[in-house]
Amino acid sequence: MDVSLILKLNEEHKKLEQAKFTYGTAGFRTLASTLDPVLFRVGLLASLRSKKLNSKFIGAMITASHNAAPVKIKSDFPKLTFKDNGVKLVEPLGEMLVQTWEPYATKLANAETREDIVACLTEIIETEKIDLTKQSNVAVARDTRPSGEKLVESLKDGVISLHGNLTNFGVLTTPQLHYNIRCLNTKAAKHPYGEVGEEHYYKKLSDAYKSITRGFKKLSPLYVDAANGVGAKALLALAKEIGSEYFDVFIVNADVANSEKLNFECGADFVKLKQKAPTGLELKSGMRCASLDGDADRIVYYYADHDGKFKLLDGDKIATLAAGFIMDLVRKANVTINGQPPKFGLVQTAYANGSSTEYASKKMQVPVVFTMTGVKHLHHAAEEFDIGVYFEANGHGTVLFSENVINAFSDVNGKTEEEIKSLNILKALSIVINQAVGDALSDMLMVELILTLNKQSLSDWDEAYTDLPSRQIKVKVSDRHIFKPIKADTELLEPLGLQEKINAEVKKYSSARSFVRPSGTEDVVRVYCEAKTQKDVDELSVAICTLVFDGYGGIGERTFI
Ligand SMILES: CC(=O)N[C@H]1[C@@H](OP(=O)(O)O)O[C@H](CO)[C@@H](O)[C@@H]1O
Ligand SMILES: [Mg+2]
Repeated sequence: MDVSLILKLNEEHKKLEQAKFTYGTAGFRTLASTLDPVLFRVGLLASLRSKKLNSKFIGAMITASHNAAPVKIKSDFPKLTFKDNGVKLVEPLGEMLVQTWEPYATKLANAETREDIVACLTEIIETEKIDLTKQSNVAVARDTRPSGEKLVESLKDGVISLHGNLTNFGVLTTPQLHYNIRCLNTKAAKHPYGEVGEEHYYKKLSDAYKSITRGFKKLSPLYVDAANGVGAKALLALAKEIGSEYFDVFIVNADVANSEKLNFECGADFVKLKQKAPTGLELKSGMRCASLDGDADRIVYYYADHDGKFKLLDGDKIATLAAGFIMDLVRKANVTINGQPPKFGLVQTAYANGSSTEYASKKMQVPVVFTMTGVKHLHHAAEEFDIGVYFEANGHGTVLFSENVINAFSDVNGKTEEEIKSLNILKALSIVINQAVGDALSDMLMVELILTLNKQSLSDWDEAYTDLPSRQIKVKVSDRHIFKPIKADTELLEPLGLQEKINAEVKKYSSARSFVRPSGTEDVVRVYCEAKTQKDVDELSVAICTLVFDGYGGIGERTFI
């Protein structure tokens, strides 16, 4: 280890004494102005991770996803989200950083002195038995936040300190970086994932989409709210590649140059939480609409019914649509692995609407697994299946296909013409659907493909089941770390006694459910409630928020709904 080089470059990225950082649900996420030393250290860690994995490419994505810029505007929304940039690391096949390395990330980011940094690096090298003579390869991308450009430089110094190589992909969506990383690391594999680069990503998705929708009636235009983020640019390029004979799209909220507009009163998170159309999109009956988040890894659909009422098709609806369609094709094509039907499963979190779980498990007879919040948890659980569908209610998710099942899709031996047709659709789906990570653009094409083949409108799709009324509310408290969730986030172990109080409130309503957990990405506690009627949900939500606010250090306004 070239300690003198590390110490020299560290001088340019000094940490403020009081700053504390945690590698949470989605990596480090905090005020951009405090992130410079964190990025330097993440560069060091990414280099070590690459060396540990025989020089495989490790990705670093600089983004704060759905979080807005920290500007003071009338609404409460941006004031609650002062975490305006962040970074997360990507493993060689596009997964999130392996969990055993998260404590290293936190420890390194918090090291106070230069001696602490060296001691921490030495500890990681020794514990992980890292051969420092190995080359390290790190690739970085960022979303459209202006602070990102400088943070790339901080990361670069970290990588250089361990004599590593840094590839800078510039501005990309988060899933495009994951895609590139998977491509880079599978170049020499039996089944390379694809060619590195934005244009190849668009072409791969577009070719697969067109191969299946060719000859079908084109759907009416899709209005996409791009949250004034990187998704605007990417969707424009994707739509151009697909061509208007196949896909009509109108992109709104595409003002990437004004960073204070990013995710402000628009985007997938806003639409999901507020259950209304974003600013900048005048929703009328008959329109098909969708919203992306700031780094384009989430998507939700919506429309207005005949009475003009806002109707949301969230991640749960996307998951059940995909699961139903794929299961049907697997049956029609008679797909087997060693004589058995492929193992099929749906992965959800506690935020999934109870109706979706019931529909999937009872009506569709799909095994449903629950994990903690955060895609990394869902992704790993989905890998246990041959076909694992995973979605968070907020619209973040994908469908994973095992190597065995992908091989089975290509096995046309003894298959009828009808069966081969279904196999071809499955094959194309496995290409359209990003296997590295949940991807708003790829998920959008999956949905569009299914609706095209099924000849379904958004309201037809919505008919499968009716969501139970629900609310998700952010409560600001002085210290959210006192809330310790257990049982896949459905209960609280601490503060002692709070869970009993929540249970007592929930008991007052029929078919009700509520849970409280600290956010891993924002400085808030999230309260979720669900019940049979909107009135019940509203009452229950106020009761639970009041419990949290009054009993456990509530800050700011005491209005919850
Ligand atoms: C309720 C909710 O939507 N939580 C989101 C949010 O995490 P929190 O830990 O709840 O802040 O951001 C994560 C990263 O994008 C996402 O994986 C997760 O689902
Ligand atoms: Mg995101």
